[in-house]
Amino acid sequence: MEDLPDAEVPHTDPVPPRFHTGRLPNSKAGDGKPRLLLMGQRRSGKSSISSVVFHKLPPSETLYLETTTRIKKESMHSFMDFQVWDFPGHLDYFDPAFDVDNIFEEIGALIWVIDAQDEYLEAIMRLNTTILNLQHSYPNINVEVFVHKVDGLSEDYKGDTFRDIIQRVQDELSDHGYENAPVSFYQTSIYDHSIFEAFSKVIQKLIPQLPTLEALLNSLCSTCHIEKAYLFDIMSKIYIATDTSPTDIGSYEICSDYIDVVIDVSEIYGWPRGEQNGDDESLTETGNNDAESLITMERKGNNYLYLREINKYLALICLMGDDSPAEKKAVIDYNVGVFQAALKQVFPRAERDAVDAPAT
Ligand SMILES: Nc1nc2c(ncn2[C@@H]2O[C@H](COP(=O)(O)OP(=O)(O)OP(=O)(O)O)[C@@H](O)[C@H]2O)c(=O)[nH]1
Repeated sequence: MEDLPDAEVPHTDPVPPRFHTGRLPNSKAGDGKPRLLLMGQRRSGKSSISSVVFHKLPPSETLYLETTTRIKKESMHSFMDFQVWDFPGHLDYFDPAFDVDNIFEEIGALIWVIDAQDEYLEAIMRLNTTILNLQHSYPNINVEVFVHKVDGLSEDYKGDTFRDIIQRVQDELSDHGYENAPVSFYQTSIYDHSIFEAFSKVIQKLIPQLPTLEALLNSLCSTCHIEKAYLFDIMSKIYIATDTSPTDIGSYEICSDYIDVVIDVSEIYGWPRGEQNGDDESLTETGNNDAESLITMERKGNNYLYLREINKYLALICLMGDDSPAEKKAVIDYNVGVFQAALKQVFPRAERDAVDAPAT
């Protein structure tokens, strides 16, 4: 992970004409990295979200985060490179002083954070204005609305607030004839797994290979009688794909907790990995050599878990149900090996990086 220079704002150049670039979110034009823009009112929780998900900051320490005064840009290096831009809450991005194209051109998703514990009408008004402005110039941008800080709300109030926010946004959009605008809503909190789940869904929309990944995971699950399989980005604990059987937050939580344990232990006793140790040659081995991959099996409650590192960015975690995977280990290992080889073709970059370039 690397800090990019903060933007000097506002920009005073004349505003160039606005148009949709027609590029895929992760197109290689410009700097080539899809952007996730974090926007919303002051104190809604934008910097906290970015710090907890991408920097492993303990949620309670977000209490001490200072208010963001400039656009904070960070570059994330993982199975795919992307940027996260954290915007100060008070800015009006459509003010002619801003270079709107520079902000929205390479965007993968706009994440709009609404503090559900606070008065949210103004936040919705700004969100609606933003969506309507975007619909003119960039109609394909995914707008992801995080109804955030829901941890402090009762179940009933949480549901009512969520529905109310969706209704208000949808009413405004249909009044302007944009019923089908790509806007999605999530209930999130940094104090549980919901923020990682929401981010997983946001990131998955930016992966053109997602249908292929799902098909590969489906096939792995049916061949090895796996209940549920997740492909995790190890460092952020975002899952980039899962098989198409129904997903419940419980199974995601088990897998995510398990990743934490395994990663903590392997960081103490295992090989160097990831961003902190990007130029270590042994990463090549880890990425390509089955014998060096980490494989664990564990019984958690009624479930056996199977974890295997796929490359330096990704780990496969499978919920095996109450059938011990030890009995079918050979079949699972073989099929996961096939899956790993297929993944190399889907994400050649992850493998190439492990060989060619140090992560920065
Ligand atoms: N209860 C609760 N508090 C949260 C959550 N996320 C963030 N907070 C708190 O909200 C406060 C504001 O968080 P920030 O991340 O600084 O908000 P911001 O949107 O970046 O604020 P600006 O930089 O001023 O735009 C902090 O005290 C966080 O601890 C959450 O999920 N639940």
